[in-house]
Amino acid sequence: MSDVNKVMEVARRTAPRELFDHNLVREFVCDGVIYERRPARTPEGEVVDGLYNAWIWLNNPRQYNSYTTEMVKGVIHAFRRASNERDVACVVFTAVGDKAFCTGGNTKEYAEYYAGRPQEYRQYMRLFNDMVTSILTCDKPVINRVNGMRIGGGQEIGMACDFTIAQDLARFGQAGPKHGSAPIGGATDFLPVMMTNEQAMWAGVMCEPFSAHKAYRLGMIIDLVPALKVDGRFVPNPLVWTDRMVDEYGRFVYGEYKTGEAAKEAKALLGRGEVDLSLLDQKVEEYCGKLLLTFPECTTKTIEELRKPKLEAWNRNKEDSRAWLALNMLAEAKTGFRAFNEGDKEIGREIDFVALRKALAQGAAWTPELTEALMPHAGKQR
Ligand SMILES: CC(C)(COP(=O)(O)OP(=O)(O)OC[C@H]1O[C@@H](n2cnc3c(N)ncnc32)[C@H](O)[C@@H]1OP(=O)(O)O)[C@@H](O)C(=O)NCCC(=O)NCCSC(=O)C1=CCCCC1=O
Repeated sequence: MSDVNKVMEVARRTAPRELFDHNLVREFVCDGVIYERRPARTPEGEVVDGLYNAWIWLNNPRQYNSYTTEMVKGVIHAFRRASNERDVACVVFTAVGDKAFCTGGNTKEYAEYYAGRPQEYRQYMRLFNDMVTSILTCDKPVINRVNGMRIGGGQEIGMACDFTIAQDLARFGQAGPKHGSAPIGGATDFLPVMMTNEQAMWAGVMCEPFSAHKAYRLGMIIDLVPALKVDGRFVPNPLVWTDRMVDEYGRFVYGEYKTGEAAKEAKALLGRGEVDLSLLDQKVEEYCGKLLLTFPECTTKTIEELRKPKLEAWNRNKEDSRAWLALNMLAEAKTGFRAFNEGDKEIGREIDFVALRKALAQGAAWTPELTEALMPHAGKQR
């Protein structure tokens, strides 16, 4: 072991009298994003005096931790702060509660403010792009602690992180083409880097949610832990197959959702249990502890290099994506996000895709009447 006192004595003698502040703004206050400095720990769990990990929390659980415009600003500031704080070793990006890490952009804002206002959405997309870039260029390793579902833009900011550790009830997936958007806030750049192109194609287009175990099987997350406690014992997510890799025909079943009787039984078990994220926290601390025991600059350089496939794709496309998404607020996004916002479980939250395709096949124009007629509540008494 080194002589810690001697090391600190060198630090005292060589450190400048006053350290410069490299932040653009001293403090940014936003209720929707919490910045927490948690004492760093060794892999054995011992607290390390004077070193921290920055835990950045999305705090909008009522709306599944979707990010509002203010929250996007908050995330950018938080990542810049974590980069600049000299005593911060790792960043943990997570969210409040056990339902959702993040389900993307706030559909209420999208439907009630941005719909029909491409110039406003263009400005929003500058912030969104900066948020993704702030994660991909963070000077510290970033762990995404997936406390619950990671959907749409939530999946995009999650995939921008360097590592993902999930509680195994979490669902992953895109939302775009079902809700009037294209998943070009990072998903089309990152998915093909993190799984095969064929799987990325299906995930990006179809928006079918997939399980944490499937994400683990595909190699897009580094670890997962059980979160369901039944009769005091942790059990793996009962909704998916975890005890075998393939079915009798050799097709993958590990991580696929159960159907029929098996699904019914699984739901009953789920109903008897309670969600406990203590193993998730333990696992995240363990990974932070391992990362602590490395040379900081060598680790940063390694991460910067390994981020390049994601970052290069992102940089190549992000400005075009911004322009396209802004104009799309005049047509499909305006309609799709309004449908989600104005619909509900009973009448549905998606438009009638067949009716739209039939109308477009006849050369219909995107008039306000077309949008109204496509709403799930159109023609229904409210
Ligand atoms: C599939 C869902 C994520 C979860 O479905 P379910 O479990 O059935 O829960 P819900 O009843 O739908 O939701 C619970 C309440 O949370 C509200 N909620 C959920 N997501 C959002 C959101 N993103 N914004 C605002 N509020 C949200 C929901 O309304 C419910 O509250 P209520 O009061 O109504 O009971 C499902 O919720 C879902 O599909 N959510 C929307 C996902 C989505 O479309 N996200 C936006 C994708 S687009 C995006 O993120 C983009 C990023 C940048 C680039 C451009 C872009 O499009």
